[in-house]
Amino acid sequence: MERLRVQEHWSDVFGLGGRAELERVLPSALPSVRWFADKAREVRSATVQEAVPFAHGTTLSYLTLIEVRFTDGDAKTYVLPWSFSPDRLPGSDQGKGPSLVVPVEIEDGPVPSSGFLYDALWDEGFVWALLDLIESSGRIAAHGGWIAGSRPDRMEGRAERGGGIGAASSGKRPNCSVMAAEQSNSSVVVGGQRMLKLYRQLGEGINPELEIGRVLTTMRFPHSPALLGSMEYGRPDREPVTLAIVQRFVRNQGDAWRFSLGAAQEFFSRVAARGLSRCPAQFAGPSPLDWSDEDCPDLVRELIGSYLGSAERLGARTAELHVALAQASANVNFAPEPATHEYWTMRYESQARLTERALALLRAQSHRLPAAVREEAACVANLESVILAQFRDVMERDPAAWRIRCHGDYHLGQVLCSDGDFIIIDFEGEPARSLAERRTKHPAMVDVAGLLRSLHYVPFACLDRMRTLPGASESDPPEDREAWAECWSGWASTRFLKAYVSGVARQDLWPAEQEEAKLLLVSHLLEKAVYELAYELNNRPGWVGIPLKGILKTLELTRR
Ligand SMILES: Nc1ncnc2c1ncn2[C@@H]1O[C@H](COP(=O)(O)OP(=O)(O)O)[C@@H](O)[C@H]1O
Ligand SMILES: O=P(O)(O)O[C@H]1O[C@H](CO)[C@@H](O[C@H]2O[C@H](CO)[C@@H](O)[C@H](O)[C@H]2O)[C@H](O)[C@H]1O
Repeated sequence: MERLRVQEHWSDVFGLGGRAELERVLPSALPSVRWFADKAREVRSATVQEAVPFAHGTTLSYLTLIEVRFTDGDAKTYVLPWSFSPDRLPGSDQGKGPSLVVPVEIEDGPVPSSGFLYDALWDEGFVWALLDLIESSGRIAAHGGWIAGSRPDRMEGRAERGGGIGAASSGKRPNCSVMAAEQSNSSVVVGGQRMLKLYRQLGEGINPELEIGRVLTTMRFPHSPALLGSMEYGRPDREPVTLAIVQRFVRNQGDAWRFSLGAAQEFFSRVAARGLSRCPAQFAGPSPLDWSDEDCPDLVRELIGSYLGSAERLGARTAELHVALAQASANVNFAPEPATHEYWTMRYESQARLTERALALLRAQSHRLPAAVREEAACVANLESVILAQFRDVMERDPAAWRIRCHGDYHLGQVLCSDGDFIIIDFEGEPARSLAERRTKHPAMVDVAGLLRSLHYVPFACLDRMRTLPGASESDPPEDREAWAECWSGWASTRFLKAYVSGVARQDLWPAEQEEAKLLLVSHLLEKAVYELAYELNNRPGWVGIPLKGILKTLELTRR
């Protein structure tokens, strides 16, 4: 890691005269951190747009907004908070610690010395400074605007139990711990009660997670974490930009993705323990549109076990979420709107762009794919016109549907298992899309398709894990494993969908006509699977087979 050289004091790099030094080292430092979402692009420059001091104790931290430019495409703004330590980094004694650390050499200070600038989320003093700003609805002046905290629960919604966000008045402050599972953003758990989430990439305007969190908290929706506060960057005559939120920490036993993988593994173990190798045709999962599970063979019920009930509960919770979002109709950004021909045309254009990009990527990478998926890859690569025809069909038929605010990035990893129930988190939408796109209203089927695709991923990801786990012999997957995988996912999907459709029945969120439901579901499932194809090609080529199968299986539904 390159060293920063400063003349007198480490904070010189945040002054207008000293920023060039920080801007020099950032292009090589950024690609190594988890939340930096542009690792595949070449960074041309990183410019400090804002460096806002946060005083705490006898020291300062700085919240910087960095505009990153690339050799191609649009620039992005990232959020980087900094603290300084002359010696030890927080967390280093437990083998943890900040992933962004820049060594600093202080050349002409009273005594030449050195130290480190590091990600200030690891500095409890800084975290409390943020929480105090939010708690007090305070404001700090910045170069081009201001940073302001606010607490929605003061104005509306549920009153908080057990003190404020920062509990500043109570004297003793609980511990802060940075979440190990850093993803697109970074979160700190405060005293096991609250969670501060700092967004790493800034867009123009409010983050949907804050917008949806406010609405669900006001209506006391019980299956998502309560929003406790937020911090925004304001500029004259511009929409405030969300920097961070505070939400209630949900005590949980892991996410529904892990839980479902465990259930699928048990299913495969039961199949193996009974010596079942071939999966009889009548065990194959039904079409996701035949949501009567009366035909589910008893043996399949036994093999899948209690997960069928879990899928049903998840369907019911998803329906409750959509009903709540549709009911927030007094808010113009949430009021349901009918899908017009213009809407379907806009959707088609976006689906066509997505498909062209994903299939071009597939063709370009086909020689590098695992041998086992090459045949399916070649088949899908030739299906562009068939896929586009499916999307075009929806545009031309112009089906009636209500558009509402949705989760937008709904999959099993966005659901926490909490004491036998499910809590839905991360309402940010797909991070790769613009904030305006993520705030667009869609038919609720967008989220349903996301979850159904996730239920299809589970048994295949499980098989992949069982193949690669050391000592896998005990739970060796059965011969006919792909058919068993489809059996698990088909019946779990049926249970999920049945509960979902009955949960939204009175809200008009699901098409009454079976043919229309089928047309829309196929198109939504297909779009999600095409998105996943591009995602896997870019991130996990070993899993490309799962969305490839998803695309082929979905197209097959159109022939039934
Ligand atoms: N309110 C919460 N309570 C408990 N854990 C949470 C909460 N929100 C998120 N998490 C945990 O943090 C992880 C990352 O959160 P998420 O909101 O998905 O972040 P990102 O936007 O970075 O993807 C989740 O997978 C979950 O384990
Ligand atoms: O990081 P995000 O939660 O925003 O979502 C991205 O990564 C997900 C993987 O972590 C990816 O989801 C895909 O894989 C999941 C299993 O790992 C599976 O449950 C989902 O159904 C599947 O889409 C998601 O697509 C991507 O946007």
